[in-house]
Amino acid sequence: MTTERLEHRACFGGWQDVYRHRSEVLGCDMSVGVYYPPQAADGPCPVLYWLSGLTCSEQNFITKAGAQRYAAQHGIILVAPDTSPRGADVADAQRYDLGQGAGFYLDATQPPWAAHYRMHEYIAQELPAWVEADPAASDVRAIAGHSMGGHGALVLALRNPGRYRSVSAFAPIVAPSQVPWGEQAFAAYLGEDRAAWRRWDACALIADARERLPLLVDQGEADEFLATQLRPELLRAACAAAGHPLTLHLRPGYDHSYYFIASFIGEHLAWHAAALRGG
Ligand SMILES: N[C@@H](CCC(=O)N[C@@H](CSC=O)C(=O)NCC(=O)O)C(=O)O
Repeated sequence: MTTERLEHRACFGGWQDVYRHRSEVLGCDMSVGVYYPPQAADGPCPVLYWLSGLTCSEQNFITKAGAQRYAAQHGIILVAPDTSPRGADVADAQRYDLGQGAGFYLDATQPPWAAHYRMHEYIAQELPAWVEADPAASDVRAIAGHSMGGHGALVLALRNPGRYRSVSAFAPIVAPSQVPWGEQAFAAYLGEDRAAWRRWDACALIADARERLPLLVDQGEADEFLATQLRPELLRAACAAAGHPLTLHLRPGYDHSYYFIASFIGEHLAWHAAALRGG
C-alpha cells in the first residue's frame, strides 16, 4: 500500500500529520489526518477513529474540533479519514448529501455506487491495518463521529462487537431509515428494499446487538437538523427497549457546528481514555 505524507505540523507536543494512501477496498487514494500525541514516541498508543459528516474531508475535524489538546493529555492517537471515496472515476451526485463527501459509512450494493463506496469495510478493516502497521499505534481502538459520522460510529461499533473499547457521537443520524438524509442515501446505495437498510441503522441494530457497549451522545438543542434528520428520541427509545446503556446529553443553545463539537470534545476524549485504559 503506497503512502505519502502531505502535512507534518508540531501540535501540543506531538504531530498533526495528513497522509494520502492507496485504498484497495475503495479503489482510490484516500486522505487521512493522524495526530500522534507525545506519548507515541515512547511506545504504542491506543487509537480513536473519528468519522466526519456530510461535505467534510479529513480537514474539518483536525482544524476545527480542537481535539489534539486532549489527545495529548490522554496519549491517544486520532485518526480522521475523508468521508467517501474520491476521484474523477468515482460516482458522484450534484448534491451535498449523496456521493463524494457523503459515503454514509456503508458498503453500497447498487450501481454506480457499489464499485467504490465501501466505507464500512475501509473503516473497519483496511484503515486500522494501515494505522497499526506503524509501531506507534496499538490495536486498542475507539470510534466517534459527527452527524453522518455519528451514524457511522454507532453502526461500526454495533456491527463489530469486540472491535472497539468505546463509542461516542455528536448529533448523530440515529435512525437513517426514518429521516430524509438517510432515506435518499440508502435508496441510492442499497436499493429500495428497506429490509436491507436495517443492517445500517443504529436504532434497528440496537435491538439485536450482541455487545452492550455503552453509548455517549451529545446533541445540541438549537441544532437546525434536530427534528428532521437527527431525532435522538428514537435512540433513547431503542436503547430503553433493548436495555442498551446510553448517556445522552442535550445541550441548550448549541447548534450542529464544530463550535458545538469543540465545546464538548474534551469530555468525549476523557470518556474514551477511561475505556481505552481499562481491560
Ligand atoms: N447544507 C449544509 C450541510 C452540510 C453540513 O452541515 N455538514 C456538517 C455535517 S452534517 C451531517 O453529516 C459539517 O460537518 N459540515 C462541515 C463543517 O466544517 O461544519 C452545507 O452544505 O453546508
